Amino acid sequence: MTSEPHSPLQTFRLPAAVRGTHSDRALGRALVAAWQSDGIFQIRATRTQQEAMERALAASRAFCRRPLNEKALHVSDLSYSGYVASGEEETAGERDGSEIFTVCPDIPADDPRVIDRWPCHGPVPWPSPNYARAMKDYMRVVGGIGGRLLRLTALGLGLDDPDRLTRLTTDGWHHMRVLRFPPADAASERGIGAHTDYGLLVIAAQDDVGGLHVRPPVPGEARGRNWLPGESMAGRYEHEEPWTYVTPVAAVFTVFPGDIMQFMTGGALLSTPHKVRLAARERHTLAYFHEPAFDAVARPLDAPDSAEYIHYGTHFTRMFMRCYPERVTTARIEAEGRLKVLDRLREEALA
Ligand SMILES: O=C(O)CCC(=O)C(=O)O
Ligand SMILES: [Fe+2]
Repeated sequence: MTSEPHSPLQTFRLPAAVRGTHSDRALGRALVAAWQSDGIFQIRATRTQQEAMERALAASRAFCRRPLNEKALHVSDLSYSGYVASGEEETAGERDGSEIFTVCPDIPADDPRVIDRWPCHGPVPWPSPNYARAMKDYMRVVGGIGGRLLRLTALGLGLDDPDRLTRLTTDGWHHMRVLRFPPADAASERGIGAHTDYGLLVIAAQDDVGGLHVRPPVPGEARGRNWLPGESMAGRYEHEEPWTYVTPVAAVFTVFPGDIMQFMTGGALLSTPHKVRLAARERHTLAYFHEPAFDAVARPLDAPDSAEYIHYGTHFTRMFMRCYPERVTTARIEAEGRLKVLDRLREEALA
């Protein structure tokens, strides 16, 4: 474990495997403490991880340079994977400037779940084989970080079973947003409005431009339960301090908890609100989300028999329908009554 005094954020090195040793437990406690004070920490990237990150960013830059009409072809009405033009996404009803390619699990059209009309399930409309390879490689590499971080988190929270969290992530619904932010102009500096992300962990990489801000835990501040319809965190505290600027640092990942972590820990770890402001130059980032399985049910760690739960696939589907009210994917879920399929999946998962 290293903590670099000169960096504004705490930075850690991950062991190659997490076995539950004394030093794993100490590292886990340090990670939990960093989230509780700062809402975020950095993980030092290995050479291999750094190379995968560079290849993914290069593939994204090449794709983003293609004409809009070509990029816009890479959309699916089965899955939220694919291209999102600048201005298409909404956070709290306001349009974001980000241009995005979303990569959700790549599920072949003949998979039984696709045939049975599970919402959000389908193939990724990849722009090219090279792009697909770069993103899949990167997600595999970052997924390995996610698995180790979840074991360390379980140890850091003092749980006896280091696999208490990873048990939810077998066949995890890990996904990624590959983002480009245009330079700010006179009309707008809005990259993405304040929000929290939905799952267990957000593992992000950014180029050298900067623009990300996170909200650290604030003693006494009410934080919504983003998974409940009346408590959306979208837009919350957008214009109220404190926000911490995440200075770009080469060869690191920044990591913070998502909604499921807040729910499971009863708020001991808060889902970190964050927002992006546009900079003078265009900016490229990779936001990877380490998630429970689509049909997993999360319950509070200290009350596993509680009546309170989150069915992950329901939360994911609701959040994406909220961000993309006009997308073909949303229209098809509604037109085909696919939310009823989700109701059935949830009942089966709870049974
Ligand atoms: O670009 C970033 O640094 C963060 C992007 C983000 O918050 C998201 O994609 O959910
Ligand atoms: Fe985010």
